[in-house]
Amino acid sequence: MSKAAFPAVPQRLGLYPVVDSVEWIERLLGAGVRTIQLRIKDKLDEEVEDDIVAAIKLAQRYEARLFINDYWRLAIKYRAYGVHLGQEDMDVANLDAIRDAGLRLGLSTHDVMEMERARALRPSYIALGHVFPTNTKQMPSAPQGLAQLAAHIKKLGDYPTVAIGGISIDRVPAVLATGVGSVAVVSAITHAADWQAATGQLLEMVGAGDEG
Ligand SMILES: Cc1ncc(COP(=O)(O)OP(=O)(O)O)c(N)n1
Ligand SMILES: Cc1ncsc1CCOP(=O)(O)O
Ligand SMILES: [Mg+2]
Repeated sequence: MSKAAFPAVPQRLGLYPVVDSVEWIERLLGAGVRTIQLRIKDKLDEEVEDDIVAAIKLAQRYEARLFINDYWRLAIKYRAYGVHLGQEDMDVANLDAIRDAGLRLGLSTHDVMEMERARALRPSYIALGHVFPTNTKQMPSAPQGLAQLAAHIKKLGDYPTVAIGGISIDRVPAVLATGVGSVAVVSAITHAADWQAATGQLLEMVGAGDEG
């Protein structure tokens, strides 16, 4: 018998900021964001534990969907809404433990092969990237571009999807036109001259995600 799928998320997760501190989580939840990721890189579990606990508490207070990037054990321990994992993480993380704990799972993909590999695991959402060149993360592959993003979305039907990578405010309308359910951004918010204005504009364009 096949394993149960990971718990469902709303088909449209809406604006999805990816940030590296509890301060950003607090600011953005206060600004109306309802899907968010804590992405702290290359630290030991004990170095990030307090931040993860604080972020989860904030998300609970705001009834928001908080995904923890990478630190899946801590996400399980403190009952985060979900975990986001990359292709390499998939091979080493205990996906059964994540599913058995009832956490949602998002997976990164960069091409058709990775998308099909991810889909076979029946995660809660599939992230597709990087769509455009990005300065935030060094990427080993080329940007997928809008045409490929649109083709992936079409293939995935009504599966919850997230687009990420180089998405500036001016590119959002074209990204949304592909039918993607969520737009993940880092620098469009954290490097904006006025993050509140940028967040407000992005929420207006993308929405905060469906309820449920
Ligand atoms: C929504 C979303 N999509 C993709 C990524 C990238 O995750 P990953 O491949 O694990 O790389 P790192 O973020 O860990 O460097 C993401 N974080 N969020
Ligand atoms: C974490 C990550 N994974 C793929 S692209 C990316 C960074 C996206 O950042 P930005 O929105 O600043 O391009
Ligand atoms: Mg990761």
